[in-house]
Amino acid sequence: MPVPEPARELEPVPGVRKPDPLLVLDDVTRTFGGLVAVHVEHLEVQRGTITALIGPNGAGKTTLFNVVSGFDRADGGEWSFDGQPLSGRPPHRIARYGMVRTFQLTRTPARLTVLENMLLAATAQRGERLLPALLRPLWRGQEREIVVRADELLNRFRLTKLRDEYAGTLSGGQRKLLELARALMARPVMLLLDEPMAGVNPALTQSLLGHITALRDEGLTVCFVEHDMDVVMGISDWVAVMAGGRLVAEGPPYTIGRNRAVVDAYLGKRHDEPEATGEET
Ligand SMILES: Nc1ncnc2c1ncn2[C@@H]1O[C@H](COP(=O)(O)OP(=O)(O)OP(=O)(O)O)[C@@H](O)[C@H]1O
Repeated sequence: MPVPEPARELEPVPGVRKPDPLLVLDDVTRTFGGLVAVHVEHLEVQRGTITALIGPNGAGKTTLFNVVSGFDRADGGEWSFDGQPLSGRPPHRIARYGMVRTFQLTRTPARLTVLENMLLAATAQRGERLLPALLRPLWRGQEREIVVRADELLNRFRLTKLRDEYAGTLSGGQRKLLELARALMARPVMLLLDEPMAGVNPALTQSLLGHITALRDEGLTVCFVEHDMDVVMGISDWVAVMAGGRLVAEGPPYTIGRNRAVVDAYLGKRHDEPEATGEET
């Protein structure tokens, strides 16, 4: 896959300024008791790219997603989306600005059908309560548009035949597809995907990868957390690396594996060696 031009020209150092950043983080901090789970001094996500967020277990990746998407509070710092300050806003407001996230463990209620899950996503992203929205007649006005949108997405993700099945009967991979389809109900500008391929069989992983790159090609910005380096190398335009809550490296995928800070983050830094600088060796 071609690396977008800007990625080739950027210096691969943590916090590097991007030519057209969509999401910008400054000093974003989250602590739990005495533990600094996240302290990202500066991070920009370039519009229209797929950015992988990688790092060892406990690096703070999910916590960062939680904070930025409004599902958890920050202890400090600011972040903006397309120039709009988002700090302190609730998830449905953030979704309305165009940034939608998915979760490591899918949040598809098992006792709702696939279609109902889609409708629920639309209402949740608008900040509405579920029951009144679902019980209202669906054949009028806005609701009808939502059903049309849901059916288009189910078709795109090859889930149409499961439309009226309970979500609880879906395989893990099908639930991941449904989660992605649900995230798209709000016509987002940016997706934050937390381990979208985890626990998915190889065939469905390929399908998910195809969907994610297609979304990027249509103009969406995607940031995803992933542990599988083949996946990261295969679809990312840019890779950001966290360790101990901090951003320790970023760069195009082909430079990341050779980056000293990344190797230290994954293998554990030897104390007899000088501090990693984030520069390539
Ligand atoms: N609600 C919480 N209460 C206390 N500590 C937490 C909480 N959530 C996360 N942490 C801690 O914050 C740190 C970062 O966790 P986080 O889940 O963000 O890491 P991660 O990089 O997503 O890890 P993984 O790759 O294993 O999902 C860890 O030390 C974790 O134990």
